[in-house]
Amino acid sequence: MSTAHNSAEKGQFAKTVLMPGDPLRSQFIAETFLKDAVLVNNVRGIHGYTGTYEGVPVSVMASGMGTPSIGIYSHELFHFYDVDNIIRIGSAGAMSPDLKLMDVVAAQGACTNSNYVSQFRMPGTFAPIASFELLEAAVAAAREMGVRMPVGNVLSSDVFYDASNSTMDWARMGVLCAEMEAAGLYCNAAEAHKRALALLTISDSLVTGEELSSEDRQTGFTQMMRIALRVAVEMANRN
Ligand SMILES: O=P(O)(O)O[C@H]1O[C@H](CO)[C@@H](O)[C@H]1O
Ligand SMILES: O=c1cc[nH]c(=O)[nH]1
Repeated sequence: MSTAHNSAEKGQFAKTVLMPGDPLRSQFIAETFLKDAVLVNNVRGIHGYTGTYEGVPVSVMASGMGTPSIGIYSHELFHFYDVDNIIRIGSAGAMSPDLKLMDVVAAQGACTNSNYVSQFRMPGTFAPIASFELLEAAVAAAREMGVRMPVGNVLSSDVFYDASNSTMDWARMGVLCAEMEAAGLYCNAAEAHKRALALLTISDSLVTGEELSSEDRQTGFTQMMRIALRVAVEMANRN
């Protein structure tokens, strides 16, 4: 069984999939953290691997950039590959002056300017939120590791280059940072009755203009990766 976007057979993905936007971040995680990692999908160079971490099966596959892209991959993983948990491990631009480069944020909720949500035909505004189980496990893991991890609302924007220059408006409502996929992922998880969480590392600041290099974004986010891996182990141990 394969799809137009995924050449893996059913059963080749673990119950928990870590999902960075960047395929090279996916490869880095597989090579750095997973034992016996096998490439199970590389359609469009998206780099999906399954291996083990602390003896537990874990997969990692990239989402590409933006809601339409994570919408495809997460839909297929939830509906066609029996995946239960997707943990996005992404980068984000800080909108809060309290966030510094390399800080890790957990996206409890994801505001969006995307029209993706409209396909679900709710008679009002759907609030895309993280799975409480995954969020609670991530908070516990971060505490154990001594990592400060603010938890709150983020913005999933359809635009990286914002001609309306309005991204920072969301900061007035306490939105912590901007990225491009969490809301779409949370909607897909809700529709599939599965679990999702987005962990984000601050790669740049819309407040100060500072930014990390593309190399740092590929390989420098190890604290966030370790938190996500601990959540994967915790979820496997609960089953
Ligand atoms: O680093 P990733 O996971 O790709 O996440 C962020 O980086 C990309 C933009 O540079 C968007 O995908 C955004 O959400
Ligand atoms: O979507 C994103 C990702 C990183 N930094 C931003 O400013 N926006």
